[in-house]
Amino acid sequence: MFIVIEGIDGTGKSTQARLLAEWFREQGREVVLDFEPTRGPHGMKLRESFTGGRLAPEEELALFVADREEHVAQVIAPSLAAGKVVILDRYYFSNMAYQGAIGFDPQEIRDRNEAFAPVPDILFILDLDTDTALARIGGRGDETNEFEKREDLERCRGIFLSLKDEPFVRVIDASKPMDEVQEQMRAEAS
Ligand SMILES: Nc1ncnc2c1ncn2[C@@H]1O[C@H](COP(=O)(O)OP(=O)(O)OP(=O)(O)O)[C@@H](O)[C@H]1O
Ligand SMILES: Cc1cn([C@H]2C[C@H](O)[C@@H](COP(=O)(O)O)O2)c(=O)[nH]c1=O
Repeated sequence: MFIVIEGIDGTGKSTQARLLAEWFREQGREVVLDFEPTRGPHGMKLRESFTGGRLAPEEELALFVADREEHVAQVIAPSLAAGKVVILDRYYFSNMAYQGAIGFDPQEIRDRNEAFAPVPDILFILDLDTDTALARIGGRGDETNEFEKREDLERCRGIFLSLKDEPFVRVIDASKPMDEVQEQMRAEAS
């Protein structure tokens, strides 16, 4: 089973991904819990740009796609082929949202990624208003970074929600308490 969790920064993706992985493991399933950008060479160059200043848009997009090509080849595809549950904290839908928010065509980004990246069985979109999301980032003790500008996050949220009618998409109200969000996700993944 291939599950992806998406949403703007601060919506609770990492929190819910960990809880969902725990639930599958309690059922005896082998789980690969991972995230994008990865900690590979392309992903690390991107992570440096979060605080060091964003790369040129074309280079940024190319690096996210290159990072994902390696991720699919080295982790995602082999894990799915081995019958494991793969849970991702971000995938190519973040590519559509965040690079779409700075001017690229989200559909073109989707087509470019789906040429090599498998579509998930379930895409959970954790939806939350931007102000609350930014407050949670602050509450976590983090400074906001180059990718967390309010206006960009508003556009990201809109692009995520533009996927709401896809058959594999489940939009989750991330303003609810953590346990209620997780309960809804477990019900959808059952
Ligand atoms: N449902 C919730 N209600 C209130 N606080 C929450 C909820 N879910 C997560 N949080 C808190 O909000 C903060 C952000 O959560 P988390 O790091 O899981 O979000 P994220 O979507 O992974 O963020 P990022 O994309 O920036 O990594 C954390 O302090 C977390 O404890
Ligand atoms: C996969 C992917 C991610 N991003 C952005 C979105 C976030 O601001 C950061 C990742 O931060 P996190 O706290 O580790 O979740 O990267 C992007 O712009 N494009 C993508 O394809």
